[in-house]
Amino acid sequence: MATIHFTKGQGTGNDFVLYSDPEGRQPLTATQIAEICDRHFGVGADGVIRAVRSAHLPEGEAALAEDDGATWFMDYYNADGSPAEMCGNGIRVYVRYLLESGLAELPEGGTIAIGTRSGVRDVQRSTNGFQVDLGRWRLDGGEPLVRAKELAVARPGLGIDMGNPHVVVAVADDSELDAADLSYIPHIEPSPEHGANVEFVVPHEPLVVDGVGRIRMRVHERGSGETLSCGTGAAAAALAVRYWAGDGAPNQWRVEVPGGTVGVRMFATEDGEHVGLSGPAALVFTGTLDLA
Ligand SMILES: N[C@@H](CCC[C@H](N)C(=O)O)C(=O)O
Repeated sequence: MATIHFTKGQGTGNDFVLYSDPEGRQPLTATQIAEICDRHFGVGADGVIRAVRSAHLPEGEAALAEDDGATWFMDYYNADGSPAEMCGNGIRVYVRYLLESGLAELPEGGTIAIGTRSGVRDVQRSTNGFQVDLGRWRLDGGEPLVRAKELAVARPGLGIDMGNPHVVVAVADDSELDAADLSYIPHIEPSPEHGANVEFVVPHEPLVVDGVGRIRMRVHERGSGETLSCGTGAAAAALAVRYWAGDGAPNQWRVEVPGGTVGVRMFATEDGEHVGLSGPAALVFTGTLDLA
């Protein structure tokens, strides 16, 4: 029977099972991933991250070819076993895992490039843990109508591509946000071809303090259900609220999620505007799994 040695990690309560498979010899099936992520019969997690060298994964070829060549690839899967392009909380936890396992080094002030299905992402240390350049973003998918159970009416969302798909929906106030039942997949009309992560947001009152925008968010993640946090979702939510707020809205945001707080920053680069995400990343425990 094959075994894997795993580490459980979390970033603002978005939790992952990580394991190391440098040569790409121990991929898991979707069924195995779903069993591991099951909170009653398995370890319990929002997703599984396999640490594999880019050289040993077909998707890794592009990651190695980019300028800053990413040695390590974040092979990310949702709790239902489906692969995802990117995970903003997961990549911070992944870097913590690489460093603490001795698989990679990150000198103070340095940057580590990580391959993902949405391209190479650069990660640095930050005062609150790690910060990642999530790259370019774009409006995508228009303004579909979204309805979560318990929300009185369907509301217009805003489709945002962060490398993975998001639809952001503004709700009226904190009580409406608290009442939304996100144990059901929110209904989106028209339905996005590849599904979407759906973020429900409420702006704080006042929205901006000391130049920093502040919002509260809950999320239903594609392939994982409601989670305590979603990093790419927090970035999409901040981008949507800035878009709705119009001229003069800040480029720096503090996003409160059920599992804590993350920072989002929009900044100009030679190839267009990028979004940065910062937040904590912790390793919680290790264990061994016997795979049937
Ligand atoms: N929790 C992640 C996003 C994980 C992938 C997502 N569920 C998808 O299918 O796109 C984050 O922190 O960004």
